[in-house]
Amino acid sequence: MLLCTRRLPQCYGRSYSTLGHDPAKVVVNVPAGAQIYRFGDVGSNATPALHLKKGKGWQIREGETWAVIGTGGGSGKTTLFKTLLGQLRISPIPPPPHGLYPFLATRSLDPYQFVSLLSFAHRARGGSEFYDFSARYGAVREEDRITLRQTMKLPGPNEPMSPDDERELELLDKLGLTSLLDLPAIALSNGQTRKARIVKAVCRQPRPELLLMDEPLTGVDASTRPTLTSLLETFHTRAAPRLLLGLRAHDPIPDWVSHVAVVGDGHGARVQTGRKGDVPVESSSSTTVSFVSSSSSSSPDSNASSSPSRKKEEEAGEPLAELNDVGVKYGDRQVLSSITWKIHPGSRWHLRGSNGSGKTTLLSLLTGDHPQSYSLRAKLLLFGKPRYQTATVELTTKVGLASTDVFDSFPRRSGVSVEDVIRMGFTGTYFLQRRRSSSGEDVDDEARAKWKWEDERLEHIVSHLGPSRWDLTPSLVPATVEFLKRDFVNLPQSEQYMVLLMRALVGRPPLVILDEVWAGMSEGMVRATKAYLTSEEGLGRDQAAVVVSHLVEEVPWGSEEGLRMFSLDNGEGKEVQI
Ligand SMILES: Nc1ncnc2c1ncn2[C@@H]1O[C@H](COP(=O)(O)OP(=O)(O)OP(=O)(O)O)[C@@H](O)[C@H]1O
Repeated sequence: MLLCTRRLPQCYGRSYSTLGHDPAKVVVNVPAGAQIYRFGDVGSNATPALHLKKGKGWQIREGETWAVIGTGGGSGKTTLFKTLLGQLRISPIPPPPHGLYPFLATRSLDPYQFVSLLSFAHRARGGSEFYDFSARYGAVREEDRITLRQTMKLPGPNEPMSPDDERELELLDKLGLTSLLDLPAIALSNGQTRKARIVKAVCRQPRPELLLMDEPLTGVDASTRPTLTSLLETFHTRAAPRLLLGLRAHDPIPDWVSHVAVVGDGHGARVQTGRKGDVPVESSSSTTVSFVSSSSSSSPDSNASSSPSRKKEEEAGEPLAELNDVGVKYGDRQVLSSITWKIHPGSRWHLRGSNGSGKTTLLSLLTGDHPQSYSLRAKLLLFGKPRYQTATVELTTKVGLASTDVFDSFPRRSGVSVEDVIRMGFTGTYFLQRRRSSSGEDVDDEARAKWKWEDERLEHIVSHLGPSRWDLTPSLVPATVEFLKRDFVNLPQSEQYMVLLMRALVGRPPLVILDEVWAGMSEGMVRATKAYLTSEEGLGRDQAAVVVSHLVEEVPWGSEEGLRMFSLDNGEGKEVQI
């Protein structure tokens, strides 16, 4: 047990001054020059997963506020968090008797119980099988019926409440979740779920003494961000619980963060620690952190013209999707009302709205996933036809979808390669339809031409959105062939997001829907995606795109490129001027 916090008899009598200060005031103590290894990686040839600078240690002291910033795809940040959870080996070991967590050791508290991680990384819902996320659009399964109140272990409305329950309810109220307490937890939107999980993590009993919180603000709407940020600050200053935040290189660092640990990516990456402002926060390619302006076409690949006639061009084609006075209701809960919207070929839409305003529900009508899309008949036309007249596979082929829901529910099976996952995009399915004959003998010309096109598209998409475009340090860029062979399940989360984006785009579908795909990506990946989507070869004039993001900077286009905005407010939607 490396965390080494219990006082060992042989350590008794050793002075607390081994660290040069009161150990009760040291939260984390990683020894100077520490190297971090995966268990099993031993011997002189083993490469550390991470390392500190020679002669430099990492101490977090009581009263300081730290953020761990991942500058690559984010796998370095995850590795550092895992290290703090005791899942990797630190060499040399944090010195006994106080070990990695002196503040816990002086109170004989077990770090396995009092240090925890709140991460929004993929949590398998259906194991290696596809979990049908459309279950949350109404027909909730019996096993999913558990309410938010039950998940939070809160008493019923007329039952007595403890002070802890009251605190929890107060936090839920501040984050606008009280009215959702008696809904099935699965019905909550992504942002609502995130907020509920944050409240649950800080109110858990026994309360953690140190909570590692990875990217708590991602996916949270702009209007709740200040409330959530100030709540996080209050938790930390009251040590209820102390927080260690995980951020991406391009996330804004809250004012109250005093120190940063900047982690690179890949095996052997360096951890640089110090006061905020003293440690440069740079992506692996050493470029400074900057977004390509949403209204600029400065990406090298960009051919997108700022032609004023662009809007006219769009209106020329028949709408790909058409909603006329559409409403969606669950029981007496009206989630969407009177939505009228036409999406034409070539149009670029930013769909925006606060958490729970109905964005995902609206998109599920466009994809035909929503059960109520069948009964809308002529009020919802997809590619000119009502939903019930269209085969599902026709829609999954014509609508390229990448979203948090797809990410969360995508089956993770070993043996399914990156190439397999991207190729699934040709039909938008979750399994790969193997080609009938690899020799090509009993195959007609049409099928052969289709295969050729698919192979070319695969190559095209990987060369434009693959690792060579992510601003990785050159030594970390795998060869394309090797990347395509990798098991999808073993990729870091940010790379899985990229592969699912490639799956959505590979078939050149007429309608592309990207719902918060940037949330899980590194800065280099966001940049590559923007460069590609703003280029003519990335997204053609015959294709339409709808993107959802809480950050305007993440939207690839500006009004000059014909971007239009559809805004949802409490289920009511309309086009607004940018
Ligand atoms: N089965 C259901 N029963 C009742 N309400 C539901 C159900 N499913 C969804 N809702 C509610 O519908 C609203 C819209 O959810 P939706 O997921 O569309 O929001 P969103 O705009 O995508 O939010 P976010 O930005 O957090 O992803 C939410 O308030 C949600 O709680």
